[in-house]
Amino acid sequence: MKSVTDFSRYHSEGQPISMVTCYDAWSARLIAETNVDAVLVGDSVAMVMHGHPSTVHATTDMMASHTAAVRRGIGDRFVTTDIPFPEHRKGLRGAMESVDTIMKAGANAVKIEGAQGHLDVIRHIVQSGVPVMGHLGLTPQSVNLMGGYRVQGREAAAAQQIELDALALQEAGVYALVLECVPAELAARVTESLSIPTIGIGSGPSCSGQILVLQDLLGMNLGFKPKFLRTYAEGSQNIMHALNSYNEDVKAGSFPSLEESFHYETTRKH
Ligand SMILES: Nc1nc(=O)c2c([nH]1)NC[C@@H]1CN(c3ccc(C(=O)N[C@@H](CCC(=O)O)C(=O)O)cc3)CN21
Ligand SMILES: CC(C)C(=O)C(=O)O
Ligand SMILES: [Mg+2]
Repeated sequence: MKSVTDFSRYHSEGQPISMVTCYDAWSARLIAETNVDAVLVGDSVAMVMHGHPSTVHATTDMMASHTAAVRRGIGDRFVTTDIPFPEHRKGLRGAMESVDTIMKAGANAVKIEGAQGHLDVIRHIVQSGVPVMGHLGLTPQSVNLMGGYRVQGREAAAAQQIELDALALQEAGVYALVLECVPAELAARVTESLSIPTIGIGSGPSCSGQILVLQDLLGMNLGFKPKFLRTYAEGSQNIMHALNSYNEDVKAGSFPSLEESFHYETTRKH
């Protein structure tokens, strides 16, 4: 995908949308060679790449730095970047400063968690010419309020609030909506009720698209295996095996070989 209009086009054509997170130029170059539709510079970067205990530790400068790196590697593919906690709760001016920094770093759009209390901010950002993606259900920036990473919307009242928030976000102008860790039946109902596409993570097969954290799907995130995750590679095992092989070769003196060394021009012929 190259533009925000591709989201509505895929959706109207009934074509599922595949997204992954991307934090750096190296993985961006790899993703750009694949058929994955679009990337998210997620604030999960604070946990996955910086080792913080939650996404609350992401900052606008952190998101901008990773967005710029992704842009250098991803070509013209569509990039959405998370607005980090609590920029969208600082009023229009505070929110716009974060949006400004992130868009100038190279994003095509921003994603904002939640709806209640900042629908006006989301509407203002869209009216400013910046596509906004919504995010409901498990909103990790609220981990301290939720008391952990739990499925959201299991009770009738919570499910109804998510359905109402989804409609309010669509009304505010979001181009797509992430549904994170809600029951599959609720995700299906929300998807059915909207004209914009839903992008699911841990929310079942009825969403209009799916997103996973790149390191999770590559099996590179040691010990992280929630129910919703399917791993498509043995990333950690492969990497650790390669590193141990390298270590062995160095200790055995078998790396580097003479062929992997530079020589005087005269000796190269012999
Ligand atoms: N690397 C990474 N991947 C993610 O998907 C991710 C992050 N980090 N950080 C922010 C949030 C946290 N996420 C999580 C973390 C744990 C569960 C989890 O353990 N879920 C339980 C279900 C618990 C319940 O039943 O309520 C599971 O078994 O899947 C879910 C989402 C998703 N997000
Ligand atoms: C998992 C996606 C939806 C996200 O918000 C992130 O990676 O930060
Ligand atoms: Mg996020």
